[in-house]
Amino acid sequence: MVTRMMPPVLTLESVSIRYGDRLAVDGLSLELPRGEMFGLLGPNGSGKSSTLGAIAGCRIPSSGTIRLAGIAHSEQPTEYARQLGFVPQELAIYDELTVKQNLRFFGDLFDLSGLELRQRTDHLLDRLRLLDCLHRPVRHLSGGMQRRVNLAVALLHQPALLLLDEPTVALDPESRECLFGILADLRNEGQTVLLTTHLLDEAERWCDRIGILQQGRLVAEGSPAQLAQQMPERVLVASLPERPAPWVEKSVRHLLPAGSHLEITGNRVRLVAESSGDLGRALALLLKHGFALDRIQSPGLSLEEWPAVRERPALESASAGEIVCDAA
Ligand SMILES: Nc1ncnc2c1ncn2[C@@H]1O[C@H](COP(=O)(O)OP(=O)(O)OP(=O)(O)O)[C@@H](O)[C@H]1O
Repeated sequence: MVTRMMPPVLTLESVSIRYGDRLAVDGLSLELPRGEMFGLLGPNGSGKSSTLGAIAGCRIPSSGTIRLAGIAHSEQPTEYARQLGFVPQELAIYDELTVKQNLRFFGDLFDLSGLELRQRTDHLLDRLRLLDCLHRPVRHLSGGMQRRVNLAVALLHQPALLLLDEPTVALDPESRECLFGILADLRNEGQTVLLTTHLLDEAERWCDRIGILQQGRLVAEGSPAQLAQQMPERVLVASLPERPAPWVEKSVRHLLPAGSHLEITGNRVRLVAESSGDLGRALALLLKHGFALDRIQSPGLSLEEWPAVRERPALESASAGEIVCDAA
């Protein structure tokens, strides 16, 4: 539920962050409207944490401006902090305290007390599926629950922006699903969410908009559908009902077009080529050599492959499903 007519909750204008000579973030501009879930993606070292640190007010950008609900951190740091709920990568709660004690402690920091604190706590415990563990020390909870307690703490003071740094790292698939389900519910109620991840699949599934950072620069930005349209179809994933004999696999690898590569993990095959034409030729080769492929998909590129595409704008592009099998 994105309300585009309202002023943006978060605005970054030409933000750069330096560590000595190293330019970690290079002229980043971004606007987040109310009720949007935005995923900032990028491989390790691309500048995600530096960006989040600056938005959280922990790091002063070398240049550019950041405004949260119209407020600049440098002008009104306390009011800025009130607009922000931050869930860092490392847990930022007291693991020897119970869930309830943590919520009380952090509620105090935001001058919440009495009936207001109780109502807010009850609401969050219910929404974040934490009612059963109210009196348990945080250290006795599962990783997923601990992450949800940290989320409850960040939401206590009803911030305009919820900021999460790699919220699903080290979580099992069920806990990831649960956490993103909660974030999606919050977003549907108007909460603005900005999170970092290095998992494209995760961002594509849950985020309204995605920004891809490469070496500190925003190289792509848009809805998952818009980003998919910008990606030439050079990758193909399929499953193998049975693995071909090692000698067949080896000889096929030798025959693949230059720049193509084939990964086989368990019964999953992933084929990456330099162009859609090469992808078609490589696919034809696999079929000719008896690879029985099931459920062929063309899922787009992974983050690691994205810069290679950006650097080769002249690459052939093809629409989804356009895979030509005419090679001999
Ligand atoms: N305190 C620091 N001093 C010097 N260089 C730093 C510092 N923090 C980060 N960097 C450098 O800045 C660049 C961006 O780092 P940053 O941690 O923001 O990236 P990231 O995308 O969050 O990476 P990761 O996913 O590994 O956390 C990297 O080259 C990193 O080595």
